[in-house]
Amino acid sequence: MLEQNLNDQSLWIVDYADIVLPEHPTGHSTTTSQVSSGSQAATGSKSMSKSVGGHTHTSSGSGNTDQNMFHTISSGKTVIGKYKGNVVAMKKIEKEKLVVTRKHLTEFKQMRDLLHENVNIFVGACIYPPRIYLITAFCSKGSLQDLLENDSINLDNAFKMSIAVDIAKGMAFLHGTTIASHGRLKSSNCVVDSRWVVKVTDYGMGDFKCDQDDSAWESEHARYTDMFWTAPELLRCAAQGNYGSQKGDIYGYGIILAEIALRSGPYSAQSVLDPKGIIQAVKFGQEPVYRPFVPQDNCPHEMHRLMESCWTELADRRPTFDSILSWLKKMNGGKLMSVVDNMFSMMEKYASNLEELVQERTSQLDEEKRKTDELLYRMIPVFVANKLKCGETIPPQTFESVTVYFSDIVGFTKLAAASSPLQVVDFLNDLYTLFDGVIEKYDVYKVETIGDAYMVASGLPELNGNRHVSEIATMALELLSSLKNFTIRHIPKKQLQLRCGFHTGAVVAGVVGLKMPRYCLFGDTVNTASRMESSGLALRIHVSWTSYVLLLDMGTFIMEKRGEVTIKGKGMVETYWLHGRSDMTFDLPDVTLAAPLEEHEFK
Ligand SMILES: Nc1nc2c(ncn2[C@@H]2O[C@H](COP(=O)(O)OP(=O)(O)OP(=O)(O)O)[C@@H](O)[C@H]2O)c(=O)[nH]1
Ligand SMILES: [Mg+2]
Repeated sequence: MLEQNLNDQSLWIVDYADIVLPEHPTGHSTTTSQVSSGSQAATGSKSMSKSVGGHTHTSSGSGNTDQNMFHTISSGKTVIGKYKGNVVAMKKIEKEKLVVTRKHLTEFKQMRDLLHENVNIFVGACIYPPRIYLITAFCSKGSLQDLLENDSINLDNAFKMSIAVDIAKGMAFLHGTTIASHGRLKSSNCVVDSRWVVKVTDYGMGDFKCDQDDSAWESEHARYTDMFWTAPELLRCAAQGNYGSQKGDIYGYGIILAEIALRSGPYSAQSVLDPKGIIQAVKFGQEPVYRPFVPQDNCPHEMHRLMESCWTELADRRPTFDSILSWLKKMNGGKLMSVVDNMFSMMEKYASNLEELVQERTSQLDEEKRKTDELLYRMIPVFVANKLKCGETIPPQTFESVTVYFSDIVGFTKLAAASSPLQVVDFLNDLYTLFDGVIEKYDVYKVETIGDAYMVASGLPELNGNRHVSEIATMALELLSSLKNFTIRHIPKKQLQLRCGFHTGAVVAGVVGLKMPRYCLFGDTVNTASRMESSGLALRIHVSWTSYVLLLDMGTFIMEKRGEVTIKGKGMVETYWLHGRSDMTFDLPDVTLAAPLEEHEFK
């Protein structure tokens, strides 16, 4: 069975002719059989333009489309192609001839069997010289090295922690497989997919990769720079070759942690030595050992300790990836968050913050709306206000029977002349505040105040049968009674001389004006009601005959005939004084305190 599996090359062999390379810079889309597009890889020169150790590097790995992908990998021995509809990274193996051995077959099988979120998928291999390629899934955001050097990407501590977690998870998995160690763990061999998941790549296939043409290195500088992640014991022992060791991987991981903290090559801050000098210093291994310098400010103290423990000189003292994961978990408040988890939690936080914000803003808006509505409803009736808000017009409406009340202050003109404007405003404000408090208890609608005149109606805008007259009558009694507790601030000893009158009849109500619309009442009833007030006496309630008849029916109101009074435009009419109610619980002001007739102005 195993034998059959090993020999089933269809599982991993890739025909180079089946790979489509993205648009060539000259504009031709080509298959590999005719291209020079793989030529960079074919020549196999390892570019020195990478920034390992603080030097520039030209590959950029974000936001790739098929069109520009070819240009995104301009370093190393990797090119991009499309295989069976998927974008793949094709790593050139520098060999002139290749004999596929049983060991290679075993390696291919190992590679195909691996499945972990943080381990890049192995797709297969092209094995016919000179086109020998190892093919892996393409991760669109480039290598970790690309990511760290891209200044336009903001990496906060949580993000950095997630990168460290992703790599450690992938490596812990690899160490538990038959592949056992990576051998070339470095930031260019950690790639970032479109969902920001970091995956280790270029692992395994140690035998297949070995004995490559070493002349491919563009320069000595590049060759030594590539060794920054190699543990000192491996530098000293060339025989470890492409397999590396688990403790060697931990060393490489420590160097990656330094890169993450620095966001640049591991030795970028140590410019005294060139890459060759750095490798020699690391290889030397004497105390104090030569390692990347990471300023304390660049990362949390615990992370510092972790990287130092990873690159400890004595390999046996280095932690395992499992213990690194527990370490990271502790540092992260008991959670192992991957970049994706982190982003989700950030998005969730953001979303719930947004929800809270929206809720807060909505309730602020509701509150403001409530306040403006309240203000509006004080100025015009609710139903009128609502119609006006909807842009509807309000046709005038006839009310067959309503009671209209007027009051004013006898001697107001004199009083106002003897007071400062501010005192008058204070006085009227106090008075109307008192009145507004009283009328709230009744089914009445305050129409308006004009100077010292106060106008109230009942039976509109909502009909209330015949109740309007008793509502107004009782309200008038209570308004009069409220004067007993009222003092004019600047003349406290003076009795306020309120004169009230009301009349019942038909009115037309309508909204007038566009700029400051007002709900107004029109008709003879309004005039008569006003005359009832202006022909009345201070501290008394003057009632028309129509209102009197209705009140009489109710039986509780105490009234007295005043006699015949001349009302302008009406001639002689019979009117009444309202003195109280049989069930009245409040006292009225003493009428002997009323202003003498000569102080009255009659209209
Ligand atoms: N976007 C993207 N870029 C990749 C991928 N794999 C490799 N690369 C890029 O190709 C560059 C060169 O990769 P390689 O040819 O493997 O060279 P290397 O990683 O420096 O060295 P070795 O793997 O040790 O040979 C990397 O630095 C990345 O920028 C991938 O899956 N996606
Ligand atoms: Mg690589």
